[in-house]
Amino acid sequence: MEIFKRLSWFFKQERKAYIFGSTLLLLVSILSAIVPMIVGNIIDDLTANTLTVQQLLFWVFVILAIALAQYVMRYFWRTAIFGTSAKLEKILRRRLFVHFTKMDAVFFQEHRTGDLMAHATNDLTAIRMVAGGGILTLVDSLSQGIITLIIMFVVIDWRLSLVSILPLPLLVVLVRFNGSRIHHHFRRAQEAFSSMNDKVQESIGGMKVIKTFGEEERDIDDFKKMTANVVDKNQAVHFYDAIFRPAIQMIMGLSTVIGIFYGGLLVVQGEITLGLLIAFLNYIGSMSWPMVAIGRLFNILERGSASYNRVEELLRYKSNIVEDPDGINEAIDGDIEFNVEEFKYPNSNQVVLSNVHFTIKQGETLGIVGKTGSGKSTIFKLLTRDYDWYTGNIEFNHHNIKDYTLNALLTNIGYVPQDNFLFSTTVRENIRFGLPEASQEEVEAIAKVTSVHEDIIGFPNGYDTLVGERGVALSGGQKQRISMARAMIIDPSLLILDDSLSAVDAKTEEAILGSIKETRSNKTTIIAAHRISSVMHADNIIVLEDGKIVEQGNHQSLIDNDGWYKQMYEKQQLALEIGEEGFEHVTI
Ligand SMILES: Nc1ncnc2c1ncn2[C@@H]1O[C@H](COP(=O)(O)OP(=O)(O)OP(=O)(O)O)[C@@H](O)[C@H]1O
Repeated sequence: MEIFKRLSWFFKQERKAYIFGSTLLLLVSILSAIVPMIVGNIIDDLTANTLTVQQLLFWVFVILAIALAQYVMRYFWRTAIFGTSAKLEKILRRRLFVHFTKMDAVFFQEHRTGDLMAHATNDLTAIRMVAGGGILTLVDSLSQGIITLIIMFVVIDWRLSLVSILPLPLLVVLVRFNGSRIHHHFRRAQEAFSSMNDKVQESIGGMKVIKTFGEEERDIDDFKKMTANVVDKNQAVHFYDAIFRPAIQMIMGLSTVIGIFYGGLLVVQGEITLGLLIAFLNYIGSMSWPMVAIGRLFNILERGSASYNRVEELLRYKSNIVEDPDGINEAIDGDIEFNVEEFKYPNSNQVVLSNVHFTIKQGETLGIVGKTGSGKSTIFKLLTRDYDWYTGNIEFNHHNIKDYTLNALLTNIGYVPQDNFLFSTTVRENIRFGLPEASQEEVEAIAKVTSVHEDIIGFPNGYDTLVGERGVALSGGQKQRISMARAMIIDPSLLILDDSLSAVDAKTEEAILGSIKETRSNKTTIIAAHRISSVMHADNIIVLEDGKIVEQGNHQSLIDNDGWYKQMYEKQQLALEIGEEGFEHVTI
């Protein structure tokens, strides 16, 4: 019942619909209680031989009218109660989604996608059931139960009623015994379902790898085990459900037997009429719904409450990235001062960046090279405030980046991530994602800058071609160039290319870098790459090794330095002369 209290904010907000629906439910219960009395009356009149055809027709008409009225009322209470409960699901789903969009990298690292999907589907459905089926069973079982008991005790015979309902408290014991078990197993079933969701997602995402390694059989086996686990866990829920429901029928049967025996004696002794006994047996029968409803209500509330706990727990999660609500909220242009003494990822002891200091004057280009895992992407994660807890200080236009609102900071940064995520929509919408009002001309102009326009017009539907999961398959290089166009269309003050040219050939790379230089005069660019040719024209280049800057300077000074940079440059030049294939083997 406590879940009703926790959802009271919603019931208050929607009280009109709930009052309307509950009133109709009450009226339906009253009408239902009238029918057995009518049947009892007809039987008494029949046994007394006093029933005329006219009277019979009248009663038949009354019963039909009751059925019709119930039909109409049932229609309205359903739309009032179930329709309103769907609103609760909508509100919570929106809250959850907005919350997800505000979460930091740690949140998504700690919560598996499958879990989050299960919360956004199963859990919200279970909560909606409280506001729909839960309210229905509560109001209906109470109104029908109380009305029926009143008629049985007051109108028919209190002694008969008291004896007949003696087995009913057993139901309460049964409900208490079963409830916690169902709750426990439901939780486990939910967890198993989440894991299975994760598995499906991972397998589909990694299908290519699975096939390349010929591991389909093992993957199918793993999946079979997980589905078997889901079935097992759900069977436990159904097992306790299955104990519960037939037990209700048995207890109700016991009440009916007592009613027939004791009621039969009372009829023989002339204490009640046969019609009243038949009406009474009808009422005992109609007590079964309130009892079943109690069991169902209990389950609905248990499940809803567990789900609400999980959803609230998610909603309580506070992003570690704290935004200053009064932060600077304006376009940012200016120098970048990056001074990080030390940074470790959460839950890790490895120092990933150590004494990384560099300055980028507005309009300059910084190149970052270094072996894989040397910390290049981490620098970008700090610049875009994925992580805040480092010792040191990062400034953009002479203000700490934490002094800006997240929106101001991020809308001034065009970031092309390493994994080139594209949305399942058209090429055009992907490119103008950050500037939805951009015209076709603007979209084409930026696609030309990133040398992808020619590719796009060669697609079956040009800029209207669908990409992503349901669209055409793009090459890695095409994805990279579309992602670059998406980042550049907003003309950001700072453009970050995180290994964004790795899948394009040397000639295209040169063309793209040339166009970027041309179109981005007075704007800052950072390019992280494995290929020296991607960064060699930068104003300043840093070489990272294990999170430390080991060399720094422009191309010529780094060549003069005769260190790792020069070695890599020469190796890559040599490979270029041999041909592109040889090149692959000497990228960093
Ligand atoms: N979320 C994370 N949690 C813990 N450690 C991480 C996380 N992300 C990266 N690391 C570690 O931080 C180090 C630097 O990683 P980073 O991605 O910055 O390297 P990189 O130079 O960009 O590599 P690459 O060239 O392969 O992209 C690596 O040792 C990596 O294992």
